[in-house]
Amino acid sequence: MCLLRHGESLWNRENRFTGWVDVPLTDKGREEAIRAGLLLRGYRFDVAYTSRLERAIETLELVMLAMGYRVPVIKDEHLNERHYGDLQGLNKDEIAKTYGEEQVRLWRRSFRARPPNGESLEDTQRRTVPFFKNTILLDLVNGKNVLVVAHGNSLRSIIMYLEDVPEDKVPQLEIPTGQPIVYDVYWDQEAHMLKIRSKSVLR
Ligand SMILES: O=C(O)[C@H](O)COP(=O)(O)O
Repeated sequence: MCLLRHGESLWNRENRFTGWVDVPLTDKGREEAIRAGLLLRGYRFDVAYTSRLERAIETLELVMLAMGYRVPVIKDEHLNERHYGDLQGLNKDEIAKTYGEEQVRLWRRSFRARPPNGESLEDTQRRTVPFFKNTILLDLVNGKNVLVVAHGNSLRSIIMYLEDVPEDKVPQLEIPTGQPIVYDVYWDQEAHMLKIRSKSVLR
């Protein structure tokens, strides 16, 4: 299984909160996506999941182009980025000047802080993990190799579940754009859970 955050988007470059706003990739983001696909050439995927947002969908398209083959694609809004509510569109440094660095850090990196009218990471996880369990996990259990292209916070919430990351360690969990995170996983019949044999970040 591979988890991949989309390439740089326009608002990543402009340092603006993005969330559910559907902004495109930059040229650098497209290059990152192609590079990720080239790094993944030695793997064979059976199915790919992505969000309903253009930056993830385009990243996946470029990855498949660079890998040299297509797989069936499932797009689902459960994998969308965390909804950043009233912060969406605003510059992250400007917001820090208004609300203070600490408040912005909590909104961005804590598990429970909820940006005004938006989702906390916990809220995001309440939609991503059940989706993961109902779809992706079933594919994995059935022996399929799965590629998931999504977003910084939707992937953080899934990785937290997968790797059993405790709440106080979540702020340190950073997911860079365009770097495939490859897991060798297996289903532990006795423990009735997905286990990780190895993890590597392709750069
Ligand atoms: O929605 C966003 O702004 C980005 O995808 C992630 O932002 P963050 O690093 O501020 O959580």
